[in-house]
Amino acid sequence: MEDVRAAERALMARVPDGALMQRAAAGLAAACGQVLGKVYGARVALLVGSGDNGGDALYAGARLARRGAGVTAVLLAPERAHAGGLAALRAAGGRAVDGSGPAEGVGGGAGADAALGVVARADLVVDGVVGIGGKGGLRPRAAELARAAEESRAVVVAVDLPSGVDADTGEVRGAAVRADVTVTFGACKPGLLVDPAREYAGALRFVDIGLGPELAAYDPVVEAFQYADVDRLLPVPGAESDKYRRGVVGVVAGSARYPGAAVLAVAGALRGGAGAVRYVGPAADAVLARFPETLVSAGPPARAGRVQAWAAGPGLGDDGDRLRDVVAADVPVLIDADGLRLADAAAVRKRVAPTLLTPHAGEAAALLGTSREEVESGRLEAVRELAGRYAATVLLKGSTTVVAGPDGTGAVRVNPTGTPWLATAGSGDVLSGLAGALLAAGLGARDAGATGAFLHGLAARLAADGAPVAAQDVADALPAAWRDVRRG
Ligand SMILES: NC(=O)C1=CN([C@@H]2O[C@H](COP(=O)(O)OP(=O)(O)OC[C@H]3O[C@@H](n4cnc5c(N)ncnc54)[C@H](O)[C@@H]3O)[C@@H](O)[C@H]2O)[C@@H](O)CC1
Ligand SMILES: [K+]
Repeated sequence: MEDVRAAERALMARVPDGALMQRAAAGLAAACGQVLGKVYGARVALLVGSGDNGGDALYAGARLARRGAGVTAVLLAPERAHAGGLAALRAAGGRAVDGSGPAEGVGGGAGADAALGVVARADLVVDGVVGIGGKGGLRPRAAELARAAEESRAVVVAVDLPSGVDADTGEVRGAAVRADVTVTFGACKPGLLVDPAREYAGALRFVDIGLGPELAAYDPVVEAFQYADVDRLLPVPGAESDKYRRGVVGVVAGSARYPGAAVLAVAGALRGGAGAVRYVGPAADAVLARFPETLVSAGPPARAGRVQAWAAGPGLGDDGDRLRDVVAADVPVLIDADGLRLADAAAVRKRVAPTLLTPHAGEAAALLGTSREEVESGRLEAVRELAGRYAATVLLKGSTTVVAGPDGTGAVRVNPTGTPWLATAGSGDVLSGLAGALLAAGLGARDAGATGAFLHGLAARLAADGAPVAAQDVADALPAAWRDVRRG
């Protein structure tokens, strides 16, 4: 968050005192009004911490009070609450209660604890406990109030970010507010795009407080592809193209035991925009039965004929020889699934042509020597760490798929199209073939990974449409996903 803070400092030096907070509060109040539908008569509880995040909540509360809402601020640290914001709230007819703990000398329970009662009766709870100045999870009292908000029937709107989540990494190490809506100011915080924090943030609303020009001086830490970004990268054949110029992708996947992985990887590759797909391995009969357009060969990859990229690993079993051939090739290579276990890290690091590794959290954990939970709770850190170790581009699959480039510089790409329906056997094999074909068509490894993940997620959404999908359905929906992107 250092870049956002620095941009804020630069902008604050140029605008009148308090102007940014007023912009933030105006946007926040407008979002709260939309969530409520009817502001007049609504009961609003503000959870107010000791920093400017609480100040935003108080000024927004004042605006809502002026529109006829009954607004009560629950002050977690009454003596350190934002003075100007508190005065504005009171002047607008709002009130404040000491929320630092249950009232002295009275027994527990919501009835005796005025602050818990305010939250329990609210239609809207505004979380202004901490923003980008927060460190670690919520402290016990804030956690108690956050739980009360979650259990109440109130809509929860987080100010800037849900208090307790890490704005830089998306980690949630302790208790945190679960918001229905997060109203974020100036710049979308990287953590809000990445699970687990993304789950806590609910729907994201962005309020422009004029940071754009100041932020332009900084490289983003995280970026999310939009339709237009993908559209620009899709390999579309020109009049001069033939199948070789469009690129040939070689698929090294499947075994006698797992022929299905080969079929699914080829299914993805055929829809990835390459001119031809060459399959190398023992599942050629199964592949040809489903896709007669595939070029097959039974020998080692090194003697299979020219390809512009390899996609290797799904269902490979313990066939280390075929994988070694691929790692030694001088064209871009994608390594997935069994291939990740078989690949020699030193050999991968030595490669000159681009390498794209596509582990899921379990595979990434095995490569990093840590637990799956650790990877899932800190995806950005895990993907950067793996990319550094292998000097390769890494696409970490999961509830939020992220792609990091080999040198640790450049933004991590976060895929916005994922869907839980993709958590189905074989869907990763389809992605391997698809991203491999994009490499063969000439995309760089980071672009091939991000474009592949985008199309794959979109295809799953289109295929699922609210019902379970099989991996083959995802492959079949890829052309529809392409058309969707090309139409914008
Ligand atoms: N700086 C700016 O230009 C603007 C900042 N704005 C708001 O200001 C926020 C940042 O404000 P601050 O820097 O004052 O910091 P915060 O309000 O995010 O929180 C810092 C305060 O919380 C305490 N704290 C830290 N971790 C805690 C924890 N786990 N539990 C309880 N208390 C904890 C600290 O002691 C400190 O007093 C932004 O997120 C945004 O909401 C907006 O008003 C827009 C303009
Ligand atoms: K907050």
